[in-house]
Amino acid sequence: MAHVLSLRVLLSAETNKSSFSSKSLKLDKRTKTSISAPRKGNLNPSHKTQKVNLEISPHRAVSAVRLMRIEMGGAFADLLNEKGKGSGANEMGYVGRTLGFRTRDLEDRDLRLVTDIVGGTIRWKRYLDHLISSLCHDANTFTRMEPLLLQILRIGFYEIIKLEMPPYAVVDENVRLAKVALRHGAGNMVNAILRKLVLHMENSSLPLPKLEGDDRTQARALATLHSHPVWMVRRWTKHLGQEEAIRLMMWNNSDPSFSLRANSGKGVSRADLVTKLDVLKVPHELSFYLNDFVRMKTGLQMVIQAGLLKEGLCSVQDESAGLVVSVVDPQPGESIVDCCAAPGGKTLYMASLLSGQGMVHAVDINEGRLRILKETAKLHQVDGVITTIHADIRTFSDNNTMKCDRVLLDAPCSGLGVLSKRADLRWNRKLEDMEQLKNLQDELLDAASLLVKPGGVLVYSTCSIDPEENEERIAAFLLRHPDFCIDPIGRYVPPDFVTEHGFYFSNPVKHFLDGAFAARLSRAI
Ligand SMILES: C[S@@+](CC[C@H](N)C(=O)[O-])C[C@H]1O[C@@H](n2cnc3c(N)ncnc32)[C@H](O)[C@@H]1O
Repeated sequence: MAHVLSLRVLLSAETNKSSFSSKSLKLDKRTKTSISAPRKGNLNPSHKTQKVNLEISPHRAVSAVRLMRIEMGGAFADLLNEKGKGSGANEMGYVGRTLGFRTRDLEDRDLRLVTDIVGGTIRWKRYLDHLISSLCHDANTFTRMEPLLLQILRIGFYEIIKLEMPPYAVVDENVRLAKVALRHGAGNMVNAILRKLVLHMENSSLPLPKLEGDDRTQARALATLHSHPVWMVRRWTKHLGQEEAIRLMMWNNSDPSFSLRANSGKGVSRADLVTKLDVLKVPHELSFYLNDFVRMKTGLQMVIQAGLLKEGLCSVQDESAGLVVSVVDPQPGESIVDCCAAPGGKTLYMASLLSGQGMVHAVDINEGRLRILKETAKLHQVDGVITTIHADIRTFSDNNTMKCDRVLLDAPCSGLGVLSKRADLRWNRKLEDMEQLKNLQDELLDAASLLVKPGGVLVYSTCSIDPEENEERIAAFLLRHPDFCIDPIGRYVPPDFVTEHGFYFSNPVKHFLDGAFAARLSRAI
């Protein structure tokens, strides 16, 4: 189970630096329904028998229930599935409990569709809801729509507009799902609204906002057209300009690609990994930037099912995160503190570069995630050079005289650089979070700096593209700590990633990687 967990957390945490707060999925009124105990009156009583309904397409039933779970319960918007626990097989149980019937089991193709539909429907939620509400009979119909009905409509709209599935088949299938899972009238409503959509599609007359008017109006239009929160659009338009902001949103809405890191700590070379991928017929290409990394657009399910992660042969790690480790540049024999280490993506990579000599002290406030790090370190055979410390780095550094060669602070952040992988993050993140995060980042930087020995190096990194969490934090830190100065990172990463101030920045739009930032600071001797 450890590998499943670690994989989930690796993806979500490596990509989601949101762990500064508990998952605060704010529910609107429409979502306050239990999904495991469906409401009486909502469902046809005959469904309580949990029969297998062969007429309902499994991927739609599972997608609808998974979307309900994510929106109501804050479940992960998993980009991955694995057969077994927490996966498709298990999800049929949720379908049974929520809808009152099961469908036939999911095949691999269904599972891929579920991943696609769930991820896409979440990403495109604002856009889809705009269209659904525009095509409803009146405004109240949309605002009062029951949660499951709304999910079924979102799925239908997504399938027709974005997946370009044959429209009338989509209408029929979703109508059937609404009738069986809810009631006859719900099916009629799905039928009417989806048919209106098909007509608009045929006449190229989708009721979408035009990009015109003042800045605010344009931001709202862009937010709908590219399905992002308005505050993000306004922020990016201000920082990047409208054209670049649009490109960024298009990237966030595209299918994410993944990278694998061959686990050299266990003696697995990239060539070994490539051989395995060739056998599995998983299309891949070598990373341009990192020797141990391989990039892939599809086929992650096959890698998982073949057990490559479970056996510790490789890890899922974005190259943008790998390049942060290049900025740290760990050398055999050194002592390193990883201040916010769990679930361990960077710790494990740094440990694998120590060739068995030196130590990475992995500190994290979250005990569960730290446990995952420890288990993965064993699996990857780098546990000999990792010690885990369960602590708040702020109290740890206050009460400890430890001084190390290198200190990495991979800070909790907004995760605005990884929205392509974390489909739901854009809807969970609020503008107010930014202020809170900046204060936390300043405190953590102050704490981390206490652990750097004279002449040592402090690396601050985030998976955010927001200057307030990146350059501005460093500028403020340097004012508070004149004994530190910027060590330009040109020697450690390809020139393309070096900013004018000597920082590392991976720009999704330019590099086709997750967004990430790192500053390397040296402490005076
Ligand atoms: C961005 S994630 C780290 C990802 C990790 N570096 C990796 O590469 O897998 C941020 C981590 O900071 C931890 N964290 C947040 N506040 C902390 C604190 N005050 N002290 C130590 N760890 C903290 C969270 O528990 C979370 O695991």
